[in-house]
Amino acid sequence: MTALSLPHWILAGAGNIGTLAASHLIDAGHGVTVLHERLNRRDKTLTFADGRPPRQLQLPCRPAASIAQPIRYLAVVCKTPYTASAIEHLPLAADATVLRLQNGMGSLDGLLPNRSTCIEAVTTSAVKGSDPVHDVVAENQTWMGGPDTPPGWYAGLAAHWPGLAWSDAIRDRQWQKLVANAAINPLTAIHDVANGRLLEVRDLRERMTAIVAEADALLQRLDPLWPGDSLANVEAIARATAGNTSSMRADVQRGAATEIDAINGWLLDQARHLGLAMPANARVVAELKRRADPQAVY
Ligand SMILES: NC(=O)C1=CN([C@@H]2O[C@H](COP(=O)(O)OP(=O)(O)OC[C@H]3O[C@@H](n4cnc5c(N)ncnc54)[C@H](OP(=O)(O)O)[C@@H]3O)[C@@H](O)[C@H]2O)C=CC1
Ligand SMILES: CC(C)(CO)C(=O)C(=O)O
Repeated sequence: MTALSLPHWILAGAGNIGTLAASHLIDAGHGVTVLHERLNRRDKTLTFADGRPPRQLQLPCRPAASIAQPIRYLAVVCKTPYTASAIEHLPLAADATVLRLQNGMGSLDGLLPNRSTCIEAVTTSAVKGSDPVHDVVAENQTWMGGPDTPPGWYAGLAAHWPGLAWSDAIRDRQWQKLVANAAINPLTAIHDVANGRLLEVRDLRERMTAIVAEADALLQRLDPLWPGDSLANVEAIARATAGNTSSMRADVQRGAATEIDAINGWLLDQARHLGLAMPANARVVAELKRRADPQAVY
């Protein structure tokens, strides 16, 4: 593939992970324009805990309404509650390629043209901070997948994106991350504790175990080949990130919308269709929403 035919991405979400993704796309020769209603340009700094020197980026921006040409490449890297408002009025080409790099499931359901191709990305990297400085705490593995074969530009991108791999089982990667997020994120947010406390406090550990067991039972109903033994992996993640503030706890602390609907909410939607009860998951959704809005009735 020649440089001239490399994608130019419209990026919905130049925050922590979106800015890191933009830097790798640009290094691989892709174009990146950020969706922004007011700014013409976003000046960003990425810092790296692994010793790489800081990286300055100047990302051009455009408001959605100014884009007249059909968008052929869209990268969705905003938090899930903002997905619909970010992309619903965009002129997406009928055969657009959409790269979704978000936690949770289902945020693009019903929003994409039928003939579009969705590439799902799952990352175990961690980026913190806030505009304009984004701190890459750890750049670990990132998997992309969805289509049967990687697109022509993928190999060139992988050469510039540390830890990027193509996965023929991206849904399993998503589900593994989903179960961990379903157990760790709401409990740490509701109780305002670091991830490791879920292993130390008996009641929290029991609730984490129950959430994981329900999620595994549901996922096994959706796919009988799902191994259904996620607890060890979830505990390992809680241990490896023991001192960390989960993303949902951070969202609650700063009064921002959480991704609960795309995580436990997605699980509960699937369960409802199957007539399955998931009381431990329903409980954290209700408690989390009550914490965010104490007046609301759920
Ligand atoms: N950060 C991390 O380490 C990881 C994050 N993820 C997932 O990646 C996704 C993104 O997370 P993260 O980068 O941390 O989030 P951030 O909050 O850092 O960034 C989100 C970005 O989306 C932008 N945005 C919000 N609404 C819109 C909109 N309507 N149109 C265009 N842009 C919009 C925000 O703009 P503005 O700057 O103007 O507010 C912000 O730049 C989430 O699903 C998260 O769970 C997954 C693994 C790790
Ligand atoms: C793995 C975990 C729970 C790490 O904190 C995470 O992905 C998050 O906080 O969203």
